[in-house]
This record gives sequence, structure tokens and C-alpha cells, in this order.
Amino acid sequence: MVDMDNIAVGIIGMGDMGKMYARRISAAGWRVNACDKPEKYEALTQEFADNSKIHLYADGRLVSRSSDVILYSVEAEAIARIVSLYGPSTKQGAIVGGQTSCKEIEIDAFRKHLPEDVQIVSCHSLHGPKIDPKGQPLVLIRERASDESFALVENILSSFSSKHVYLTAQEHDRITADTQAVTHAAFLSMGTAWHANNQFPWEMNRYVGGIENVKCNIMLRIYSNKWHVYAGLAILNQWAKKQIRQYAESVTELFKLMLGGHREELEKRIRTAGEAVFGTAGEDRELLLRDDVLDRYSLSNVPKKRTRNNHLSLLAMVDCWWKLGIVPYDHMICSTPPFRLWLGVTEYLFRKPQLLDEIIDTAIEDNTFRSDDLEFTFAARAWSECVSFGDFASYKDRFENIQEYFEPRFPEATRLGNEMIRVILAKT
Ligand SMILES: NC(=O)C1=CN([C@@H]2O[C@H](COP(=O)(O)OP(=O)(O)OC[C@H]3O[C@@H](n4cnc5c(N)ncnc54)[C@H](OP(=O)(O)O)[C@@H]3O)[C@@H](O)[C@H]2O)C=CC1
Ligand SMILES: O=C(O)C(=O)Cc1ccc(O)cc1
Repeated sequence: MVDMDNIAVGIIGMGDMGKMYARRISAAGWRVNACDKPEKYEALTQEFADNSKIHLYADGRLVSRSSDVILYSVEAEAIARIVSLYGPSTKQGAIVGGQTSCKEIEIDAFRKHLPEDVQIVSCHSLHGPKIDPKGQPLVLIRERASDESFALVENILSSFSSKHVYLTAQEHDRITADTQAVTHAAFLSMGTAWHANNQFPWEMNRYVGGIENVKCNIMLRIYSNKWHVYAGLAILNQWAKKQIRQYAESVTELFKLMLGGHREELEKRIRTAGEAVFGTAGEDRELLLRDDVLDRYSLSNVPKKRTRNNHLSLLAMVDCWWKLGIVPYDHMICSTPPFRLWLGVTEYLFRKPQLLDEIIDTAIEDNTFRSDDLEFTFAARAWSECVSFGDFASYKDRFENIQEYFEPRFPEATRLGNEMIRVILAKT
């Protein structure tokens, strides 16, 4: 039996995720010792004044010295530097973990900077701070810990009612490259293309209908988050560059086939990719998404008459999975809401033969989306280059520039997106 009164959970980094962790863990009855940078101490003390279970400290050294289980919830890019500052002050025998999306560099930092008597159990909530964690995957990584210590961390994190998934750091990073990194690349590129063409897609007649709703809502959701969340995940994960590069190549090659009017080659490639990803694996499975669900979550006030689209972004996603040998269903236990929605719409498209025929016809015969697709292709390549160069500063500039453009629609998109995710989660 754990004596909850004598266990203190430390949280270093009181940003969006750190606050969510502090609130939920304290609500379950645990004492929380928390800090952010020293200059935020006063404001945080006021913000949490009414919560007697959350105790604010000026810095991570004080939290490390006084806590039994410590979670770093800071920018992935800065994890090594921050652990080097506070890690040596960790209480003897304590358990340390982190919340960054890139586990290999995080665990390396712990191994390098923590005293040997300190145990390591890390975690990763596979959802954003505004989502109800209940039922969402929560990855647990037992790097070095006794059974008792691991059970204590699980007990504390059970405050979220999430679904625990047990992985190594390497397995985690491999899966998140396949799922998150490449999904983000697609949505970042959509936003970049719409911005480049000076479009708010939901205001346009040609972006009406279920699949377009998902594209708009998730694109806005991603741009409403902080840039470093996506930059860290893409740039610091050893596999992500390759996956993102393949996505850009798939976009480019499919677009060239469309432009050149190479119907036979395009069709063969799309159908081969579809067979590899959805063929036997998906045949007897119920579709993740239905028309009524897709159509319900529109940001648009324009008339509901659907324009045929070749859905280059989705075709390229399936092509990319095929080229990389990824079976996306294998990653369902370790997936984020945007990934599940993205898989849902690609599946919807590939398992409706009439729709796929229409898409192939549109890709060859219809020029309506050509200029959008051109910008989308540039954007996919530019994000891939930015990630390949490991260029955090230019990632930030690109991201924040587009974020500013879409900002007015974030509250509504978050509301709709959360509702959409709730309904779809109930099915998956
Ligand atoms: N947001 C999301 O959807 C998810 C994020 N994650 C991961 O969780 C981690 C936290 O993300 P999130 O909360 O969104 O990001 P935030 O930027 O909101 O939070 C990070 C916080 O850590 C603070 N910080 C930086 N340096 C120090 C320091 N030396 N001591 C104490 N605090 C410090 C930051 O301050 P400042 O801003 O001044 O630098 C900021 O307040 C990231 O690694 C992210 O990748 C994981 C799952 C989902
Ligand atoms: O918007 C969402 O729900 C996300 O999927 C956000 C997210 C970003 C980074 C992570 O490491 C995990 C989740």
C-alpha cells in the first residue's frame, strides 16, 4: 500500500502539458511540487493559489531535491540542457521521467546527467493538453526501475484513466515517426499551401464536404499548438526525417503523373499502394468514419455542394506508407487523435471504389485544384528540407507565420475538432 501523503510528484515545466498533469495528478490526491522558469514563479503561485495540493517552487533544483517522482515537461530541444541543470540535484532513490515526444534523446539525457541511484521511468501522453486523457494512449517506458517503483509511477499516472502502452524508447520513437511525424508533415503542408494562395479553405466552394472538414479542422488544430512540439518530434527523432522525405517524394511523384496525364501509371501506383495498405488487412473491418460523421463538423457557411478533388495529400499518404512498408493499423494502440482521423479519411477514400475511381478521373482530367496542389507540393518539400537540415529557427519562423494567419479560427476549430475526435474515438 503506497502512502500517498508521503509521496511528492515533481513537475518541471508548467506549460500546457505540465499544468494538465499537475491538475489531474493533484486531483487524484497526490502532492505536486511544480516549477517553471524562475520568472514565472509569482504568476504560477497566483494561478494555483486555490489548489492546496500543488506547491510551486522557484526552480527545478528545488523540485528535484524535494520530490520522489519527477517529470520533466519541457521543450524536447532543451531537455538535455535542462536535465543537466537539475538532474544532479535529484533526491536520492527518486524516479525520474519526462513528457517529451522524443524518447531516445530524453533517456540519453537522463542516463548522462542523473545520479546512478536514481531510477528512470518515462511517459508520453499521445494527445494534446485540451483533450480528455481518458482512454487515450499513454506510453510508459521502464528504463531502469524496480517493480515497486514502476508500480508507483503507474499508480500516479492512473490519475488520467488513459490506456497504458508499454514500449522501449526506440520502439516509441519508431512508431511516432511512422504516425505523428508524417501526419504532421501533411497538415503543415496543407496550411502552408492555403496560406501561400491566401485562402481560408472553409470559405471556398471547392473545400466543402466530409473529407475537407477533417483536413481543415486538423490543420487548424496543429497550427494552434506550439511550434516546438512538432519541431522537436520531427527534427530530434532519428527516423522521422526519412518518413517525411518519403511523404514529400510521394507528393511530388504523384503530382507529376497527374500533370503529365499519365493515367495508367498513376492508377497502377495508387491501386498498388491501396492494396498494400488496405487490401486484406482492411477488408472485413468496419470503416472508421461514416459520411454523416464526416459531414457534421464543418467550419463552413458556404453551400454544401461537394467539388470533386483529387486528394493529392491523401493519395500521397498511402503511397508513402506503402513505400515505407508501414501498416498504419498496427500502430493504433499508440496513435494520436489526428493520426486516427487521418487514417480514417484515407481508409474512407480507398475503400469506396466509386470515390477512388472519381479521384483518379479528377486527377487526370480536372484542373480545378492544380494551383493548390502546386503549392502543396512545394510546401511538402520545404517542410521536409527544413526537418532534414535540423533547422529549428526556420521551422519556428515558417510555423508561426502561418499560425498567425489562421489564428482567428482556432477556438472554433478546437471545439469542433474535440467533438469530432470524441465521436470517432467512441468507435475506435
Ligand atoms: N502540447 C502537446 O500537444 C504535447 C506536448 N508534448 C511534449 O510535452 C512537452 C511540453 O509541451 P507543452 O506543455 O505543450 O509545451 P510548453 O511550451 O507549453 O511547456 C514547456 C514549459 O517548460 C518551460 N521551461 C523551459 N525551460 C525550463 C526550465 N529550465 N525550468 C522549468 N521550466 C522550463 C517553458 O518555458 P518557456 O516557454 O519560457 O520556454 C514552458 O513553460 C514537450 O516536450 C512536448 O513535445 C507531449 C504530448 C503532447
Ligand atoms: O492535437 C493532438 O491531439 C495531438 O496529437 C498533439 C500531440 C502533439 C505531440 C505529441 O507528442 C502528442 C500529441
